[in-house]
Amino acid sequence: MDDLHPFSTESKEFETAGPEGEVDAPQEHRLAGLYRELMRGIGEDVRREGLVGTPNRAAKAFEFLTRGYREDIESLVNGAVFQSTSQDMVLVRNIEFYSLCEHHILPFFGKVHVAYLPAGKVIGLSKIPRIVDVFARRLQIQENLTEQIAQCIEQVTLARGVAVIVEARHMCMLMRGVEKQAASMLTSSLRGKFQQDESLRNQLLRFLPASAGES
Ligand SMILES: Nc1nc2c(ncn2[C@@H]2O[C@H](COP(=O)(O)OP(=O)(O)OP(=O)(O)O)[C@@H](O)[C@H]2O)c(=O)[nH]1
Ligand SMILES: [Zn+2]
Repeated sequence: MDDLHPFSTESKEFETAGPEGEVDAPQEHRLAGLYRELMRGIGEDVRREGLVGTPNRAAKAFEFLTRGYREDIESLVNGAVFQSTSQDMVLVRNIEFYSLCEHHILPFFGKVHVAYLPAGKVIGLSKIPRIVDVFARRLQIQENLTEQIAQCIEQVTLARGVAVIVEARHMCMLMRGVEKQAASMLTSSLRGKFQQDESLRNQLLRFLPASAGES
């Protein structure tokens, strides 16, 4: 049998029986053919048993890892911004994230700490990790991820100040390239009061886990 065309949908594994028992055309993910071509490119036999389902599986995984492109902040926040008289710092620490570096399409992952100073409104707690994921689940660099999270929290809460700290390890530095296993990267984005007020920054530092920078 000839090799399957990269965009072919001929894999038996994805055939499904319809209501009257007829066999539907197999439903492959729109990116599956590209993965098949990639595997051929490294000299793999894309028809061998272990790999038959891989292009579709990998395509679905990649779609999941990049789902941030298809998410919308407004519907994700879903109006969960509540009136509050609280003026003091709110800090959500240790939000784990997984992203893909835009240079190598390899994972980088770690923790995000988000602080803000409410100005009459607080955001639903779960919405902060959701916002982190919208920007993490894309091709990214850590600096832009940090900045985008801070900007979004500021826009949604209209807070007097926002601080976002990201500590992460990059697989492109661990498993290839310079191969530095212990190196991690710390990035920050300080907005409003966090930029202006040193005592507030010091307070934030005291609240952050001692491990900051050692994800
Ligand atoms: N600033 C920043 N750099 C990143 C990030 N992720 C990956 N990089 C870097 O992007 C750079 C790409 O450099 P290139 O020289 O074009 O690519 P390369 O030859 O694969 O580089 P090496 O990783 O040094 O082997 C590397 O220095 C990576 O470490 C990130 O989130 N932020
Ligand atoms: Zn990289």
